Amino acid sequence: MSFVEYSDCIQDGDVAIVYLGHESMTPVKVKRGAQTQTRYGVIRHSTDLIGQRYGSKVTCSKGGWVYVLHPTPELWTVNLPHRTQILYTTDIATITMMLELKPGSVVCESEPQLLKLHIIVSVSPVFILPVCVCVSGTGSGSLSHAILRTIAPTGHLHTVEFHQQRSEKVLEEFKEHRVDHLVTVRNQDACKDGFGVTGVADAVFLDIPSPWEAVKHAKAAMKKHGGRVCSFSPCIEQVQKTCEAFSDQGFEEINSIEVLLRVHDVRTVYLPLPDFGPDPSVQIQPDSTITPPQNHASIAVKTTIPPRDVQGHTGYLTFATKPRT
Ligand SMILES: C[S@@+](CC[C@H](N)C(=O)[O-])C[C@H]1O[C@@H](n2cnc3c(N)ncnc32)[C@H](O)[C@@H]1O
Repeated sequence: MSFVEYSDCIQDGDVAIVYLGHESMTPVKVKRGAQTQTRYGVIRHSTDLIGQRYGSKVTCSKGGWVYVLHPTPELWTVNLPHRTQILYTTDIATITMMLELKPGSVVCESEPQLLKLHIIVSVSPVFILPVCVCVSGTGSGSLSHAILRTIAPTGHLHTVEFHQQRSEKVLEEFKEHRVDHLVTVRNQDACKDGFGVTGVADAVFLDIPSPWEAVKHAKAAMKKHGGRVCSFSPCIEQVQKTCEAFSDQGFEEINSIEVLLRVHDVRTVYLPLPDFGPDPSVQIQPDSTITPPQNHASIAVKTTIPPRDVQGHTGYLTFATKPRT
């Protein structure tokens, strides 16, 4: 098992996701001889997990069952131990695309006004290039796992976290998830000391309280031929300062967007059938017994209703391009 490669069967040392229900999952470190307690009873790792196929239904000691899933960055995001606020998949998907991290050619266009998102995507045949990404701060590693899966097998992630225990814990997790060969974790202040690399990054991502202080270091870390940068901030005042810093440092195509998820409700609605009157092509005999049209006939139609208000502000994503120098 690795977060960047799929394996068929569960092995000793893997991290598996035990799925108990839609709202209930838990990551489990598989260890020969170990047991995991669930509300459906005990799972014995040696007999119930090791050697079973990922996706199998496993019966627990009380007779209830669970599914055992292969880990993915998306499942990790909803199951990881929180040490900080984290980024979720809606923002992560947009960041991955807008930073052009996917192997192959991805062309993105977004409108320059805040809060509007219009993206045109075209994908050319896939080829794999070495990609180098810098991130600060690492936090709980939610975004990092998605980046690692995207840039594997030839890319590299340089991630900076100034909180020592957080940087140690995330490195431990990268090792357990067998992605540590793709990532360098640095315990330093990105605003004072930068990313520890110069002229190597294709993309830089900032998720820190004062990103504007790290913009000059982001520029220094990026390749001479340019690249993409993104900063995540919950408050609009942070966005304004960051945009100014990008502009001062010569970045172009500066755009801020907010990505909101709208879950549509499926409803059955009844639409009235229009009454166009009698059909003029049909000759009605005076003594005919044709039934007159129903005035209030209607048909049932399935439709979706968007929510009136969309809650769930996470933050603004500000993207910019470093031009070739
Ligand atoms: C909100 S969390 C990042 C969450 C991360 N994007 C994720 O998805 O899990 C912000 C992290 O940045 C770190 N941080 C704040 N300022 C920093 C700085 N100047 N240099 C490095 N790390 C910093 C904090 O310690 C914290 O762990």
